[in-house]
Amino acid sequence: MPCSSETIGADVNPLFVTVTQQTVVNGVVLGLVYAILAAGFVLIYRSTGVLNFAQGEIGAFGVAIFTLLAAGFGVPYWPAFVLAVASACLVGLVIETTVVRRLSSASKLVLLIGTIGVAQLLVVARVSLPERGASKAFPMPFDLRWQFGDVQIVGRDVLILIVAPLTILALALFLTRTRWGLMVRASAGNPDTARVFGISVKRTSTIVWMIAAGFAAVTAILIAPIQGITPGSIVGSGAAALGPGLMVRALVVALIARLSSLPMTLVGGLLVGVAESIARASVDSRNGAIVDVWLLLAAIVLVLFWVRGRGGDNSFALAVKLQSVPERLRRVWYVRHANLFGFALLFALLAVVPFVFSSPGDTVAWTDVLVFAMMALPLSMLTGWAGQFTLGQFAFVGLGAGVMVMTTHGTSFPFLPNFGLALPWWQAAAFATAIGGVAALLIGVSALRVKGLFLAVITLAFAVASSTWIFRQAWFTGSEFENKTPYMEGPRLGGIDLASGRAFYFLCLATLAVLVGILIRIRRSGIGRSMIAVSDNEEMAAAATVSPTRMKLMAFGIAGAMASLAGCFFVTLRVQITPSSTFDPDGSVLLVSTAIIGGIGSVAGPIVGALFTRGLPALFGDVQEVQLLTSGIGLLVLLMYFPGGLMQIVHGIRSLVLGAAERRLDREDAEEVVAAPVQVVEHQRIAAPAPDEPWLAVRDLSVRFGGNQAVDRVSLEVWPGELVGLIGTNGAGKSTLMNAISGFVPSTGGVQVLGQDVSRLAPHRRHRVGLGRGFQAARLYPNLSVRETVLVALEARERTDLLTAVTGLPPAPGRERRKRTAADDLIGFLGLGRYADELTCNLSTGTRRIVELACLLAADAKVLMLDEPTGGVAQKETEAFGPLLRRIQQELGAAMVVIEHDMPLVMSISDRIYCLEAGKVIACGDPETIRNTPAVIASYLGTDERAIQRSDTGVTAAMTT
Ligand SMILES: Nc1ncnc2c1ncn2[C@@H]1O[C@H](COP(=O)(O)OP(=O)(O)OP(=O)(O)O)[C@@H](O)[C@H]1O
Repeated sequence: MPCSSETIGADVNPLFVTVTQQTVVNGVVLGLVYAILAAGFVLIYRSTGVLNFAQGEIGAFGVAIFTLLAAGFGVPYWPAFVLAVASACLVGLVIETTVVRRLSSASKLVLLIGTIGVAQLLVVARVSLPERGASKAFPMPFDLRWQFGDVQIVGRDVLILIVAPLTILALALFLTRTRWGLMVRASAGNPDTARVFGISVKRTSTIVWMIAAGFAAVTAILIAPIQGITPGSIVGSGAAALGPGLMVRALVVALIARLSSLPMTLVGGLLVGVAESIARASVDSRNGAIVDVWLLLAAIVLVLFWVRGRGGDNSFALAVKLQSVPERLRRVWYVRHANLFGFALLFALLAVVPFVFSSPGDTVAWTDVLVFAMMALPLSMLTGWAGQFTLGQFAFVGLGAGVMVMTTHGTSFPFLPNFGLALPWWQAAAFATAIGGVAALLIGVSALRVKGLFLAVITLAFAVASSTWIFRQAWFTGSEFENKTPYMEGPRLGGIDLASGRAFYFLCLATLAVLVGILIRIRRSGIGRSMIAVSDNEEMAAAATVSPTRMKLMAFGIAGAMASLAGCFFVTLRVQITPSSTFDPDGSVLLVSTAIIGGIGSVAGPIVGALFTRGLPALFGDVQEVQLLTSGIGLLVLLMYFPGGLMQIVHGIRSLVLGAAERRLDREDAEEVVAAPVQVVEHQRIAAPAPDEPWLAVRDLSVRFGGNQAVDRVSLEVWPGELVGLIGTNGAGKSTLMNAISGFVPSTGGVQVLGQDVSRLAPHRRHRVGLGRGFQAARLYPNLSVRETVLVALEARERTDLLTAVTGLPPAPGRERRKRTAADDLIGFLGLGRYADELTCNLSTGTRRIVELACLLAADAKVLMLDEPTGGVAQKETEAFGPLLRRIQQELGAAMVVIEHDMPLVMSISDRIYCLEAGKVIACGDPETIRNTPAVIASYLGTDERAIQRSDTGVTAAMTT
């Protein structure tokens, strides 16, 4: 815990909030500590977008140097302070130049795990420092004890009250008033633009790491006396310097500051510090850890209502960018069955393990490897596919374990009726799995608003609250007075005892195989594709009628359920556990590291990771070389060479195999041309309403961004079969209008699609009614192939459901077959055959635009909205787009709205045109009318004489063809 009850004047009062002056002063001191810690996180986050897990250890290293100098060598306080801070800055410099730079192009998640490796390296450095002055007290510059009425302030408080605000002020001044500070802010805000202006982003990153490291040392030296650290405990001791509890508090403060504002870290720190101090003084001291539960709730509330929509970059997603096996290569038998062979080999090896290593100790150790693999496995789906980063996975394991023990022993749970039933192992495991899934769903709700780092804060807060409070409750340990759970009985099947060594090993192996099978099925189905789509491009997925909410919650629920199931095996293997210490937050970090070492995002990855981190010690014993390899240092080196994890090696072999298969197929055969189908939209998903009403009707739609009225009371109509152009100068509000119609930005006014009012519907629901949407950047889903991208759009026609996708029961196989045929038809229709198995991130903009059109056809919408469909396309190709758009409109029998800057194109294809200026419609009519409207000429065409001429020639050309 960050503070002892002694720090806070604990007037115990279980019923009322206790606010004494001493409580407030203690809260302020505590709050300042949180604020400076949070400022360190904010600084690194702003410059590198990563949560620096090494922050605490850098600080601890600084404290160790400080105590060595001040207590060991008798250096006076302030010179020792300066030298310690300088040595921490040096550490920051080394970390930045050796680790951060090297991993800068890798995912932020890899960098985050890299900082964990650095932290462990620093522990080694710290414990190897000489133990001089170990028996002395922690050095202080002055020793005082002031009494103001009831309030007592001691030296360490005064030090914090003075130094902490000064440090934050100095940092704020540095960032706002100095040239270096400006450069740091510029490169943090937009590295590419900063580079254009000649700012060296690398150098500024080095400066930030050095400052943050110095900051960590200042913080740690200030808070060390509060934490009760002595020279003897910091040097030569490997104990964690910045516990997860303190980290969560600093992160909640960082949330209040929205991870950007330094003055707000000060305000946030004081808020959290004083609130915690008052809360602790007001509850029974034995129940003080409930503050961690309140922190979790505070973090959830902050994320839902304060930082919502921010931190939305997807840099924490870590899907393996692996090209899918080309469909035609599947004709080669060894390509078709490559995955099966791989897993068969892996499980065959695991099956012989208990016969090769047959001692009871070995069997337990290898069973542990399997259980560990089960725990890490779902992270490939949750983080790798769905892009949801979690630091709370181990808490769900703990939850499953606890529920398992309690249900097998018949203990009652809060809020549930007590049937006094002691369930058999199997039923209890099913119950625990369900509870884990439900709890994960609840935590996952906060994932609906945020991604990346903010989500990490919530899940870490959950992990801390679980280990400090939830796992200590009587309904978890069996009794108010016990920390340990009662003995756990193993499972029996029929008359067979499965609890014994080898039988239990095989039970775990079979369960792991089932979980692997489930994940493979999910990945190959519309569910897995949709998860990746939502993670890659949430708006486009919603436009493809996929519900981002459903996908995220599903990923959380499945991962939580699997973790809890693994918890049942964990506790059965251990027989008895102390949940609060066993399921600590560090375990979750270890699970993420394990999945990353193996290769997060591939199903086999976490198993390979578990074999590395747990299997190597089981194989070679806990010898020093293995310890080094599986520690943070080994992890760091491994990540530097294989940022995609150990599976990168397997993927390399896979490429060789695919290459061999490619050569084997005869060339003629390979370039076989598939005849394009005449019609690709066979059935009409949406029944068209009467032709005498507009299919899209927008009434008085307005969108405001702060003080900017981007769209101002716009009304427009699009009739059946009509193609309407939307033009206007840059920033006129065209894309915002389209986004408001799609439901991606909040707006006022009404939107009707096919006669139905959709103004209050979520984006994916609007698109289900019959809207289709193309986007300006045509980014698509970088981690999906062209075929998979079209398959996601085909979800609009037939939605995949989880149960049949996982079990493979009808109608799933037929549905998947139909979709694959439809996808192939669409790909052939648009001439995309060559790219079908290519990842969309490898395609040219023009080809991506065609893929987008394929998706529109797949979604089978009735009202199509395209935002600059020719943007980024070469002029020569642009000319082909007009007829193509018309063809697609006819194919779908749709109404169409097209934003276009290419005047000849828009004039030639549009039946009517709306012209926007400053968010308002300034003209509406057929192309001829628009071309002759003075307001349009002044606003748009009038800006460039050549544009007018091109527009004329374009229209003339269009009319003559
Ligand atoms: N998310 C946002 N937050 C704040 N302001 C925004 C946002 N999106 C757009 N704007 C502002 O709204 C106005 C309209 O922008 P919009 O992108 O809709 O114009 P546009 O007509 O599509 O321009 P372009 O042709 O360049 O794409 C601009 O002033 C823009 O800066």
